[in-house]
Amino acid sequence: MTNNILLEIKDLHTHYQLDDRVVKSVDGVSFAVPMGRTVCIVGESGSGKSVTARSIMGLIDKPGRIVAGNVLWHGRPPASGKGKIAPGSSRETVLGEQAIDLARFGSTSEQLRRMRGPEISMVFQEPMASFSPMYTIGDQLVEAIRLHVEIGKSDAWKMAIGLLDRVGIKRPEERMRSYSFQLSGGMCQRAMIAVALCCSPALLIADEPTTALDVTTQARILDLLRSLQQENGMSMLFITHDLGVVAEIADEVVVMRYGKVVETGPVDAIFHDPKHPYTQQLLAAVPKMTRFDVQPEDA
Ligand SMILES: Nc1ncnc2c1ncn2[C@@H]1O[C@H](COP(=O)(O)OP(=O)(O)OP(=O)(O)O)[C@@H](O)[C@H]1O
Repeated sequence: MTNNILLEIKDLHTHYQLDDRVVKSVDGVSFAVPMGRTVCIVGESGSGKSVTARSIMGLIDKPGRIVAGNVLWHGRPPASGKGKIAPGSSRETVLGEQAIDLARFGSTSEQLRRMRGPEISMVFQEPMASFSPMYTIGDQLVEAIRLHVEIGKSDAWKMAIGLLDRVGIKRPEERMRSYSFQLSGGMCQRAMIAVALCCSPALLIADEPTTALDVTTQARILDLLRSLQQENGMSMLFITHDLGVVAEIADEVVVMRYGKVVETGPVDAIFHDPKHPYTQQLLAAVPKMTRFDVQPEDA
C-alpha cells in the first residue's frame, strides 16, 4: 500500500441477520481512498454502496453488523478529552504512524463519535430529511459547530454565516433564520454540505448527494464540492449510481455488484477500457449524448 492512503477498506463483510436469512450487503469489499483524491463507488440499487459507507462511519444498526474485515484509518488519531477543536485551527491532514481499525468500534463508540465531523463527515441523499423541521437552519448549524469546535454561541453563529456564504447560499444571514422546508432542495443540500464541512474534515463521504436534485442544481453542487476539495485538499468518497456524475468528479472508481467489488481503477481506464462485463454493461446503458446533440443545421 502506498503511503498516501487515508482510508483502506480490507475484505469488509457487513451482514443483516433477518429472521429467516442473512443478507450479505457487503461481501468482501476492498479498496482505498488516497489523500486529496475522489473515489466514486458506483453500482446498481442494492449493490451495497450505502452499507459500505455506513460501515465506515460506524452507522450500522441492528440487525446489521460488520462481521469481518478492516476499515483502516491512516489519518492522525482523534484528539483525546472532549475532542473539540480550536476555532480556526489548521486542519491539515497528517497520516498517523499506525492505522486505526474503525471496524473494531461499535456505533456508540466514543472514539468514533469524536471522529465524525472533524475527521470523517457525511452528506446524505435527502437533505430535507437531514434537517429537523422544528429548528432553524442557523440553530442546527450552530449546534453542529459547537459539538466539535470550542466556540461560543455568537462566534458559532458568525462562523455558520461564513459557511453558508462559502457554499454559495445568497443572503446567508437571512437563511440562518429559515427552516429547512422554506429552502429549495439545492439550497438545503448546500446547507447540509456546510454542516459537513464545518470542521474541514479529512474525508467527506457523500451518499448520492445530488440524486434528489435537478440536473442544473446537481452540476452546481458537484462544482461546489470540487472547488471546496481544491481549497481544503480533503479526500472524498462519493457514492452514486450515475455514471455521468462519476465522469465529472472521480479520480478512482470502485464498481460494486451484489455486495462485491467487480472492478476498480482510475476513472479513464474504467470509462475507456472496462475489463469486467458488468462494468461494460453499465457503460453501455448510459445514453449516448451524441444522440441528443443539436447540430447547427437543426437549430
Ligand atoms: N437495515 C437493513 N436490513 C436489512 N437489509 C438491509 C438493510 N439495509 C440495507 N439492506 C440490504 O443491503 C443491501 C445493500 O443495500 P444498500 O443500501 O447498501 O444498497 P445501495 O447500493 O446503496 O442501493 P441504492 O443505490 O438503492 O441506495 C440491499 O439488499 C438492502 O436491501
